[in-house]
Formats: sequence, C-alpha cells, structure tokens
Amino acid sequence: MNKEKKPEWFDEANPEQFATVVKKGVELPQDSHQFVKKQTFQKRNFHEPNLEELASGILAGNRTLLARAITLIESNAEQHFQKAQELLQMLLPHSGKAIRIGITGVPGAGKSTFIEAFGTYLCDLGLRVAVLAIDPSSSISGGSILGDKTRMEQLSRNPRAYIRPSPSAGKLGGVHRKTRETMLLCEAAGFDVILIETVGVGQSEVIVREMVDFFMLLVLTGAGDELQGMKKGIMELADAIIVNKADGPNKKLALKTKAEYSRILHFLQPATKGWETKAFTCSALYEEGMNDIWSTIKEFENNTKKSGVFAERRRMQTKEWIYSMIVDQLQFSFFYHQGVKPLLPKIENEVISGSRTATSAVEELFRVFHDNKH
Ligand SMILES: Nc1nc2c(ncn2[C@@H]2O[C@H](COP(=O)(O)OP(=O)(O)OP(=O)(O)O)[C@@H](O)[C@H]2O)c(=O)[nH]1
Repeated sequence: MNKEKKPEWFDEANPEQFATVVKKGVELPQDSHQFVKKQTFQKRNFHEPNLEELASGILAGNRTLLARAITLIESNAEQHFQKAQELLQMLLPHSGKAIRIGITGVPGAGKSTFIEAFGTYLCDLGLRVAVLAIDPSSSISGGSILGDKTRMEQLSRNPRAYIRPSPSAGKLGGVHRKTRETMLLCEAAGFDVILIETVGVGQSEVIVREMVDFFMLLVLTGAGDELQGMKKGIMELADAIIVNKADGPNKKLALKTKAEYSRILHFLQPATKGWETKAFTCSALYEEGMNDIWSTIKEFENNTKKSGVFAERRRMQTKEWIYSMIVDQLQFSFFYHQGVKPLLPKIENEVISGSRTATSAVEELFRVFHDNKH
C-alpha cells in the first residue's frame, strides 16, 4: 500500500479514529501501521486549538481560527458537532450585530459581479463584509454552481472581506444550520455586513429569506412577457428588486424593466411589514447604483428597527433555527441508527424490484428504529 495514500478504512472527518481503533485492538489492514505512525507524528506537531483559544481568536478577528471554527461547524462527524455547539454557546452573546443581507438571482444575472462591486463599495466605507453562499446544486448533483469558478477575485483580496464558499450538505441536509451558524461566527468575529448568496432556482431562496434581515432579487432586463413568467412567489420574498446590467445600450431597456417591476410590485404582498418593496437599476460591472442600494438598506434597517419588525423577524428566525435543527437531528439519528443503516440497502432493493411496497418498507424501518433506540 502506498504510504501517502489514505487507506479506505480511514474516515477523514474523524482523526481520533486512530486512537480508538488502536485502543480497541481492532485488527488493522496490512501496512496501516505506517500510516498511523505518520498521522500520529503529524498530529503531535500540529497544535489543535482548544475551544477557549478558538473563541478568543475569533473575537480578536483571527481569520485562520475563524476558518477552523467554520470547518468544525461544517463537519458531519458527531464529536465535531458537540465541539461546534460549545463554541457557538461561547460566542452567541457576541453575535447578532451585523446587518444580514440575502441575494438571489438566476444564473447569469450577475450575482458574483454584483457582490464583488457591492462588497468592495462597503469595504471602502470602512465596513467589514463576510460573504457566504447556499448552493442548492451541491446536495443534488454533488457539483457546485457557486463554487467552481474563481469568483470575486478582487473582493477576496480585500483585507476587510471574508468569502466562504458554500458548505456541502451531504445527503442529510444541514446547510441551513451550517450557514446560519457560520453567520453567527462571522458576527462574533466583528463583520458588520453578512451577504448570503444563493441561486434562484428552488427552495434555497426561501431558506436564505429565513435567515436574513433584507433580501434582494437580482434580475435581468427583459420584456413584459418575461416578467409575467417570473414566479410571483420569489418576488414576494424580496425587499428590493435590482435590475442589473443597466449600462451601455442596455440602459434604456433596464429603466423600462425597472418601471415594469415597480408596476407589478404594486399588486404584490410586500415581504416585510411596513416596507414597500422597490425596484432599482444598477451596473455591477461599472459599479454604478451601489450607493442607492446601500442607502435603501440603511433606511430599511432604521424603519424596521423603529417599528419592531426587525427584532420580531429575528425572533421568528431563531425559532425557525430550532425547528430546522430538530429535522436535521431526526434525520441524523434515523439514518445513522444501528438497526436502520444496515437494513436500508436491502429494503431499498426490495421496493425498487417491486417485491414490496414503499409503505411497508418504511413501516419496517420505523419499527426497527423505535424498538431499538440505539
Ligand atoms: N454589461 C454588464 N455585464 C455584467 C454586469 N454584471 C455581470 N455582467 C456579466 O454577466 C455575466 C454573468 O455574471 P456573473 O457575475 O458570473 O453572474 P451569475 O451567473 O449570476 O453569477 P454566479 O451565479 O455567481 O456565477 C458575466 O459575463 C459578467 O461579466 C453588468 O452590470 N453589466
């Protein structure tokens, strides 16, 4: 076996596995000793910060420790989960001060270009900006719409900005929790603005709406017919609709599109009580229109803080957080259940081959789950 190559039995998310395996006297595959020795050596030479060190480092704005903590939050390993929760508990009192902004739009609307321009504009104002992403494709196809390209190059080099690609969900979801908790860590690290980006192609914009204060929809110029085709539901989530690419020969059409959106918005339910959703134009490429958008967000913040809507929404979102975690936990305990896990492939095959119904299969799985709690 190649010493450099990771043996198949080694679970990367669980380096402590070595200690357990060795302690329990489990028979290891041939040559694995070399690998264990090397890993143990590497581990000894690598200082693993404890939770206090992580927490105080994050509060002091240390990027490396922030990145480590986010990795801990994104891990699906059980022992990391506990640690991450303890860390969050320590940092929770220091979170909540940023303005949380969601951005969505169909692929090609110019989200990366917009965040690059808007993020840089905010950094130039002296603000610290964290950019997070929720990518619905990563759990479905294993690929990533938001992660492949080199995105936001200029912003990623800005010392006031921090960009974190979207966490991979794995089969069992958890993106909601991971993004929300990452946001809290970023707030504890002193970021003033959190931008959460998602592709407007499905459920993910609802998830983002549920964790931000202000939600923007980035759209392209288009004729009236295309606007009619736009899902009313998405428009009703937005606090602002921004017609991007309002530059060059496109400018006139962009203004027309904006007027058309304003007309439609008039008939829709606003996303936020007491706030009238407005349409804007901007050019992310030429960094035009950023000022108007930011002053609108500030106006929104002032108004909703005064009316109590801001605080009420955050309370509701915290409640949502609890429920989404309950669902995560339920899924986790079910699919990793000692009785259910080995039974699943067999039952799956039986249903696929037509020898039993899905209902009876699910019933059996739940019987096993309930009869044997661990
Ligand atoms: N003329 C013009 N082109 C733009 C503007 N914003 C973005 N673009 C172009 O539109 C294309 C798509 O932009 P991206 O920022 O990659 O858009 P996106 O597909 O929504 O972004 P991701 O989903 O983040 O990849 C690129 O070729 C950009 O250069 C703009 O304001 N004006």
